[in-house]
Amino acid sequence: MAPTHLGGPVVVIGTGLLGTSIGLGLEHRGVPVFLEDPSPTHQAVAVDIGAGRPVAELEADRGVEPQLVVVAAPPDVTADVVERALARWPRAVVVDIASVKSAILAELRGRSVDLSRYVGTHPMAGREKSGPVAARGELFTSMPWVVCAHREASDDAVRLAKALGADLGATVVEFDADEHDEAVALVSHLPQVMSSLLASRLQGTDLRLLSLAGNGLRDTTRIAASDPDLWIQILGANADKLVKHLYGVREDVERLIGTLEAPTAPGARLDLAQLMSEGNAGQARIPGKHGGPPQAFAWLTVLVDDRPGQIAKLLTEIGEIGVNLEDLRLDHSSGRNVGMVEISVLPSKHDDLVAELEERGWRVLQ
Ligand SMILES: NC(=O)C1=CN([C@@H]2O[C@H](COP(=O)(O)OP(=O)(O)OC[C@H]3O[C@@H](n4cnc5c(N)ncnc54)[C@H](O)[C@@H]3O)[C@@H](O)[C@H]2O)C=CC1
Ligand SMILES: O=C(O)C(=O)Cc1ccc(O)cc1
Repeated sequence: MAPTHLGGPVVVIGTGLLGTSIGLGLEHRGVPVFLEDPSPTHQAVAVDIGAGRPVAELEADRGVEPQLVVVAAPPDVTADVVERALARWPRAVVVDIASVKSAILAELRGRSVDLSRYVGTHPMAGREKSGPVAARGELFTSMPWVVCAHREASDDAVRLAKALGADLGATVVEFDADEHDEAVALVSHLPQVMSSLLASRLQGTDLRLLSLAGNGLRDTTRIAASDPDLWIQILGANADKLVKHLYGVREDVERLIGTLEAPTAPGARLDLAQLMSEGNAGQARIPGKHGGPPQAFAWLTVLVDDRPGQIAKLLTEIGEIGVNLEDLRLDHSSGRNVGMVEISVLPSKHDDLVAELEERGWRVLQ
């Protein structure tokens, strides 16, 4: 079947981080977007940064219905907002993007709504920030976008739901709602609670101890900065699936405590080696950035003078060299006026990039 592209108009209800990012991405592709949010400030900011026009402008055009309505509201109110959108635009397809899927589908099944025009979806991309100011039109590029086709959904509705993800540059994957919730309990909700539990240990600690923090702590606690209002809704709606993983974590933590309470006992070192190698084995199973097989990227570090424009210059030159960046981290060497830009690239590009950068006068550490 030929891929569908959206022609619009598309209405986005909820102009926070995700809704505004969707609006920006679609407008960038030339799809007309109309926005609505109960917060006049969020709506105005989304309009101001170019994510679309107020929905009142669409409604002023009598008889014009959106092709697609995207509900990007918090999970708790998503079913209500979907129900209202289906009634308000009786020919439009309505999708939501909430992080949990079974509870919302079950809520909608309990109401008399036209489920043939509804499809649940979930972009597996976001940030630890919320609100329209944090929005990015390219947020979804190459990230998975789950489409949960259910038995009542029409082919047309499923086609438009997939077109939304594809038009935003995401990789569309199909899961049923229950399978989706099973998956996100492991790959999204467990990481969130582990990160929050870890970061909560840092409260009230001596700042002198924290001054030694390196990337290990930053990597493992980044998402602990996520919005509590959103996450209490997500965790509450998928509690039964998440708690099964936490039983496993509890068992492993109890085992580890037992080992560390007697670290010289026979077998203790073997237990620790096993813990580490089990972690290595799990980590190696995480797919590459584009959903492909696990891929080890090669890292290099470039030292840049702490002056405005240096990082932009470096990135421009890497673009000129023709190497695609897979990941980028910035760090400062404390006490010295030097920044460290850590770059990951495909291993096959590493040596050439190092040579080219050195030739252009950059100081590269490998
Ligand atoms: N934050 C993330 O990284 C991701 C979030 N999601 C899902 O996207 C949805 C939106 O999340 P964010 O954009 O992060 O949150 P956000 O807090 O940035 O934005 C939510 C927006 O919904 C509005 N809103 C509140 N009540 C509403 C209602 N009754 N009707 C319409 N709009 C309402 C708020 O005013 C706000 O502008 C959630 O369902 C979340 O589960 C999905 C993938 C990633
Ligand atoms: O910031 C990150 O790395 C995330 O993974 C964000 C995120 C948050 C909630 C979702 O439902 C999906 C993705």
